[in-house]
Amino acid sequence: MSKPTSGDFTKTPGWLDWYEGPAKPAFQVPPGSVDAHCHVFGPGAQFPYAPERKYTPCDASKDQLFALRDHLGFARNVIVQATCHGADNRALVDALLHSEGKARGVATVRRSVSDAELQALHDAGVRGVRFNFVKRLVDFTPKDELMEIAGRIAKLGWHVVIYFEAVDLPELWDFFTALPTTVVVDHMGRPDVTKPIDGPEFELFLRFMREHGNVWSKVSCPERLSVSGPPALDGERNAYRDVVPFARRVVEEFPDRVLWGTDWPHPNLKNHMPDDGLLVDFIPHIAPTAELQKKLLVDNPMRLYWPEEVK
Ligand SMILES: O=C(O)c1cc(C(=O)O)oc(=O)c1
Repeated sequence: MSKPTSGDFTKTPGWLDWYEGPAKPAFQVPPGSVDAHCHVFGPGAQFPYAPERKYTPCDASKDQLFALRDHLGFARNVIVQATCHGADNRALVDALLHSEGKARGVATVRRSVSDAELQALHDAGVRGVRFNFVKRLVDFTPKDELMEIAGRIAKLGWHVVIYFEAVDLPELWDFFTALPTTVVVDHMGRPDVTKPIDGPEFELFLRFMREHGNVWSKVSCPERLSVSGPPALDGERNAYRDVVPFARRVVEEFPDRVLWGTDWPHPNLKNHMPDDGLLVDFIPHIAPTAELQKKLLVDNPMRLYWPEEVK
């Protein structure tokens, strides 16, 4: 893979580029596995970053993503629109169209999107929209606008992906539980893993899933959530131990509503960039049986993103 650039853009100071030359995972993912959370960035020279973005990344192209997919042993990707592209989904659509059917997408749209534009996104392989509530990443969008979008995309059979911090769940609860579609939570709702797993904050998240059968969770991003480490670097195959009990609890309690993704190219990490090969070795720690692994990596993402292939 070639060295990351950013076109004519200047990367955010302190930006960490994705890891070059990842290890071969020791854990072999089951055939047909889906990396259900990853992004493309630009390249900026071809697909400029959005004026309203909160960070400027290094480029991370579709070809680099597809090379990583093959290297890690995955069969497919779900590419999630990154906030640095705002509601300009061109880089995402370009990646989907060049994936030979091996990628589906989650877009970001505004209220002004036309039905024809939604249909074009659908034809390219988009199956969801992302609503982001993380304040360092996006400006506030009124909830009535989001609910209107949710109502429109529900008719296409799409779902809503939500990204928020654990402390904000109480305030967002009524909105989330009123959404008319399947709802997929990014990165387990970002629990504070220094708090007890059976404390009120994580319990609220579990209750959110328990009481609402339409809510799914990505058990991804231990590299963001971990405080103790050790990082997935230098051959470490037992990384981010403080995140394991949280993710494993979600996988074991809701085995049919969990997804896993690399989160490549890992935007906004501050203290290290994981080796994606070693990150894959996190999976058997949170999904310890072959049955749980197949649901997490194959059955669940296929049901959500390629339902026409699941009978
Ligand atoms: O925590 C983050 O910084 C982050 C950012 C984005 C994005 O900018 O889209 O996506 C993610 O999944 C995570």
